[in-house]
Amino acid sequence: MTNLFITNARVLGQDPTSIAIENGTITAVGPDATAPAGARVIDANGLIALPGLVDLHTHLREPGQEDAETVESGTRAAAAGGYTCVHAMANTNPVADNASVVEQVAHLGAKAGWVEVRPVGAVSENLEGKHLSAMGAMAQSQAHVRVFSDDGKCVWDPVLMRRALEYVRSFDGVVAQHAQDPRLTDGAQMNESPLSGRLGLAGWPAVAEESIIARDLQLAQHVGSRLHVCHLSTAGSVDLVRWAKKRGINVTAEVTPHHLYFTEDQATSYDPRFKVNPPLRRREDVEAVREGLVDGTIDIVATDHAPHPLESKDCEWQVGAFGMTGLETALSVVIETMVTPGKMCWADVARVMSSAPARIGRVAGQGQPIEAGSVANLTLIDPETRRDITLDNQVSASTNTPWVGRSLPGSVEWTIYAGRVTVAEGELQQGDHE
Ligand SMILES: NC(=O)N[C@@H](CC(=O)O)C(=O)O
Ligand SMILES: [Zn+2]
Ligand SMILES: [Zn+2]
Repeated sequence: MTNLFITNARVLGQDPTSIAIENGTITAVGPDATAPAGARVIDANGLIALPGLVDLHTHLREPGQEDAETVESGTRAAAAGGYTCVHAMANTNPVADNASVVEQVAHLGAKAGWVEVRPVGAVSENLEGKHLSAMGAMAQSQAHVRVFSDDGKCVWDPVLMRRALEYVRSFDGVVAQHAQDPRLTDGAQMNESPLSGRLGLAGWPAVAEESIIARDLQLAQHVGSRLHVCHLSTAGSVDLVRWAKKRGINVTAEVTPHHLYFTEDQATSYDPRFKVNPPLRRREDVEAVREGLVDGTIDIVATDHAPHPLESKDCEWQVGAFGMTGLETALSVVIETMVTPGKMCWADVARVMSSAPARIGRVAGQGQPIEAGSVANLTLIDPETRRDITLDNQVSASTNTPWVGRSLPGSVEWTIYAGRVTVAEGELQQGDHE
């Protein structure tokens, strides 16, 4: 591995400085730092340095749906988006509900070498919501699973949810809940509102999300466990989590870039690219999740990168699949919605997209501060450049991005994963990281 010397980098937006990296570790940060022996020099003039981004919620689709994404293609997209670690959701085929599947996913991630892949383990066998999965075996496996989720499906049975919460305590794990009451959302197609009535699409009421979150908060308090709320999307959900944190309940929450940006109005196009679970909500909800992210009620931004093959999206709204890709645009959306309007600074971005997700997932060596002694996981971004999102500049194997045809601020110029350059001057470095 080549030593690196980064000059003129604005660490978290501060004054330009130098960063020395030796054998994959940051050894010095400051204007007086000197180049390590044989170092490749990276001139970061005009670039902001952030810790490598960490996604707590990525669908990599392997095993089973390799036409939509593979561990290789999804992690390549992650590196392009400035990530150095992703958590791979368990709703694969076969489901990641046992040690051998999570070890396989972790192995594929290590082989690809683009980012650290942390597999998420299913809560229930085959995501059926009936029997607990082999949680302990996954936690103790080589994949060191700490995040458990039936994402895509809600752990609806309160007894099963209670048992899962109790179980993860013994290995400091967390249950990440996809909060969706299945009965209240039977056949649902978009947010329930006057608009869903007008469009003739079956409504998905906010209460379907909020009632599950309320129950889970009470359960987490009752058993004293760690709960994480996936892709929270309504003002009421923000209120519930705010209330729970005040009471000292051990809860964390995430919001997606798309819920920070889009409203339900996108459904008027009937373009299934905007069909997602949970659905895009009202303007008031978008305002509330932004506010929740600013005041710390919402801990992190997670992509919920959900690639789907063309045939699942190139169709009528009613039959289209739920989900949108997000790894390549997440940081830009956070800049657009939070940094540019002055609601967040770069240190906040580092917190919600790197250090906090690493802490929730209990990932050592990720999300560390940019200082001597930390693992060299970094992303260098040009905050000014705007880029046009088009169908042919997608790195993911799928193209179901809602940002196509739009322009977003910020470009990832360099990504450095454990001291290896995965993106250089905006280009993916095929092979260099191996
Ligand atoms: N978000 C989505 O709309 N879809 C996800 C599942 C999920 O995150 O619930 C998927 O796996 O496609
Ligand atoms: Zn989900
Ligand atoms: Zn998901």
